[in-house]
Amino acid sequence: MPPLLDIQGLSYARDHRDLARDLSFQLEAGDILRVEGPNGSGKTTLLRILAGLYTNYEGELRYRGESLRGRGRLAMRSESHFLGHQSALKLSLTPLENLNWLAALNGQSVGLDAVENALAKVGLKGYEDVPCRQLSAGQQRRVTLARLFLVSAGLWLLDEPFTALDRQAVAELEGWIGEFAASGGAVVLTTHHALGQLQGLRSLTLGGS
Ligand SMILES: Nc1ncnc2c1ncn2[C@@H]1O[C@H](COP(=O)(O)OP(=O)(O)OP(=O)(O)O)[C@@H](O)[C@H]1O
Repeated sequence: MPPLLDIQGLSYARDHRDLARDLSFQLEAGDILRVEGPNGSGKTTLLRILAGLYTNYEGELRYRGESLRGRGRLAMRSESHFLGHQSALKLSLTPLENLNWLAALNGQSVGLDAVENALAKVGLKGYEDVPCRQLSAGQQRRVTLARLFLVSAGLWLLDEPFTALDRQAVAELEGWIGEFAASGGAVVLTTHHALGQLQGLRSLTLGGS
């Protein structure tokens, strides 16, 4: 069986600045890869490459053995969640409407119960119908995180997922990441936050530090 993600000889630059040269790594079910590095070292860019959102790179990237420049990209996008640095929420919509809208964007149809359960899981019971612009930054982040529980996926690509979360939510999210990996999911995340002991955790450092 080919690895879930197989990255060979990945190089990419921005504004004529090399960010990564000849990077190779593999990701299997159960793995958690933490991408580290200073500001501007290319962590978000790497996640966007893996998510198929940025294609200006060199190297051979495969998802389940299929090139990310071809069929692998489609398979990967339908079997993964990418949570970007910046929230994809529409602030005029409620959490419920946002989650329905985001699921529909990905061609997924979800029931009301599933949306309510996902919001309850991230601590937003009672806030389902409040316009997102009236929610705090951490609550908005939680709405975004609820997507992880709305539609199941095999791979989570999380860019700075701990931003704006309070201590309890940080601990919960660490727990969810650990549980997801233990149940056979794979995670790539960027964070400046020190992670606790998680089974399957390893690090990739960008920026030569
Ligand atoms: N849309 C863009 N157009 C041009 N250059 C960009 C763009 N986005 C990022 N860059 C540049 O690419 C480099 C890497 O940015 P990236 O966001 O990947 O870094 P990062 O490691 O995630 O940083 P941070 O820790 O600050 O989030 C930076 O020098 C940045 O200026």
